[in-house]
Amino acid sequence: MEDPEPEPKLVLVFSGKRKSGKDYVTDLIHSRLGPDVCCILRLSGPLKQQYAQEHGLDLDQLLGPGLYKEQFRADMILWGETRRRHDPGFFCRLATRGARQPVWVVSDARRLSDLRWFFSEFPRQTRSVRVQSSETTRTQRGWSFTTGVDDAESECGLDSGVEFDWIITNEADAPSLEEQLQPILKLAEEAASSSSSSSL
Ligand SMILES: Nc1ncnc2c1ncn2[C@@H]1O[C@H](COP(=O)(O)OP(=O)(O)OP(=O)(O)O)[C@@H](O)[C@H]1O
Ligand SMILES: C[C@@](O)(CCOP(=O)(O)O)CC(=O)O
Repeated sequence: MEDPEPEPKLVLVFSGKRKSGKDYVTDLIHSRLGPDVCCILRLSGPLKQQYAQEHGLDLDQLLGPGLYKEQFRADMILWGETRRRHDPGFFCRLATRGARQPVWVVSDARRLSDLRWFFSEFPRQTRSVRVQSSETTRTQRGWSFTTGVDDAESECGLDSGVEFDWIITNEADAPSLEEQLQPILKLAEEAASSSSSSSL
């Protein structure tokens, strides 16, 4: 029989609006902690994989930061919501399958059901982090308001009702990301080096 999968010691669940810099910030954490300690899990990963396959699309471009994915975003949201309606944890389970590092960084929570799934599966280990940027900065990074996307649950589902453990302001005139991420990196290093998986 296969060994049961080890539980993570820390699960950092990130959310933020389009072009707030979720990938940028989580990539920075990953590069600081290294691939043995930390993995990045994208809830949109299995969604995009399946969607690309069914629609004959370029998965690498769907996963990247460019404009390509934006032409499919509204339809991908609806497509994913059909699956979530039957099983809200569907993409969370797929995205976490096989993850073995002690620190999991989930880069793209969007809905209360995503957060609830992690808090219910890993109540002691889960922490929530919001990445925020002004609309001006997001626009400079390529964002423009799209009806049906920016006013829908995918973008607004965590606007209220959550007390985030940390809020990271990803702006040129904010304290550096290095500085803002210090407490998170410290907790991650402690969690990774602790011998017990049962407490942080
Ligand atoms: N602090 C930063 N310094 C320089 N470039 C940044 C910074 N934050 C984000 N960017 C750039 O802005 C763009 C959007 O960032 P990113 O892809 O991380 O956002 P996101 O929140 O993951 O967006 P989306 O959900 O729309 O894909 C990327 O090209 C990224 O490299
Ligand atoms: C379809 C969707 O997963 C796209 C996410 O794309 P991205 O994380 O912004 O690259 C958004 C959603 O699930 O609501």
